[in-house]
Amino acid sequence: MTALPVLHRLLFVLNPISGDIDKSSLEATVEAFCAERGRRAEFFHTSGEDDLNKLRNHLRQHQPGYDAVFAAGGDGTVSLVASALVEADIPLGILPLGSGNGLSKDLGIPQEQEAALRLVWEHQVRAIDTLQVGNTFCAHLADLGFNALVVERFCSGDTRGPAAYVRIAMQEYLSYEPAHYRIVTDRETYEGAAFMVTVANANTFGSNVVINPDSRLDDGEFEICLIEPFPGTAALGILYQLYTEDFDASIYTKRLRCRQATIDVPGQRQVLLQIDGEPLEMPTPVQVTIQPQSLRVLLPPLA
Ligand SMILES: Nc1ncnc2c1ncn2[C@@H]1O[C@H](COP(=O)(O)OP(=O)(O)OP(=O)(O)O)[C@@H](O)[C@H]1O
Repeated sequence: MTALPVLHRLLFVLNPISGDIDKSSLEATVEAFCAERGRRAEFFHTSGEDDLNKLRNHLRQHQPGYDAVFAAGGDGTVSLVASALVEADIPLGILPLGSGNGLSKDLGIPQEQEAALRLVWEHQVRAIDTLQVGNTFCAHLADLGFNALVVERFCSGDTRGPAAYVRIAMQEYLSYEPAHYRIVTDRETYEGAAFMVTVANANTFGSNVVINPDSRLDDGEFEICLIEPFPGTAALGILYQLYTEDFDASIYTKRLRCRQATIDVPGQRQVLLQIDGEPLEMPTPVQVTIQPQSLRVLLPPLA
């Protein structure tokens, strides 16, 4: 960890819809908070359309640049901002204002707004790994298989929150057929059916479910966590655990630790993934690589 010079000029990237949270007074609150401490706050509002290119252009046009950029939203917003900052080499701050806020929880960032804002002037900086999944940046988690389908259904529906995930998972499970995967890493090969395949740079999944307890965000490695097919009698318990609590004890999980991997789904030219909570289709095989310590993040200071 290294100390950071004072952050004077800050950009806040606001997602107006994340977490179904009313943000009508957020801008004024942040502006006043920063002004009281001699910081200058500027704002960029996401639109849901081509935000990555718009943010990249904004960062290019505002030179000399920002001392830090805060993502004010959920995991999708954090991933968007992180993707732009990796190239610009600017530290990332997070105001967790989404439904899941997985990466901010893994990083120990306060979930309460005022405490998270304190990172503007009291912080330390840690460089964390990021992932490249196919042609897409990933800060936290990606997966193929069952959960990618659930995320896709969740994003196209109009109900949010953990209860909606559990409901969609139960509905989709009844007709779900696990796919066959061939996964070649720099250390081993796995071939077989899997219910889902999670590419994890971190520990938790969704809202607090520890899927990958041994990983660290700066160890230069990632894990592929497989849930192998399980009998119908175990389904209710497994799905409930997966979307609500600690999943690690399951006898149906397997982990491959690696630096790079190729994930193939033989017989399929395209595969559905979710990357940091956003569903998308990608050609197979999918290459996954780690970019060691490629993103600087603002964290609470050491006690
Ligand atoms: N102005 C906007 N109008 C509609 N959609 C938007 C807008 N800005 C961003 N989005 C969409 O918001 C989504 C990202 O939301 P985000 O992940 O930050 O919040 P969340 O889904 O509520 O939380 P979490 O991912 O933590 O569960 C993206 O799909 C993005 O396209």
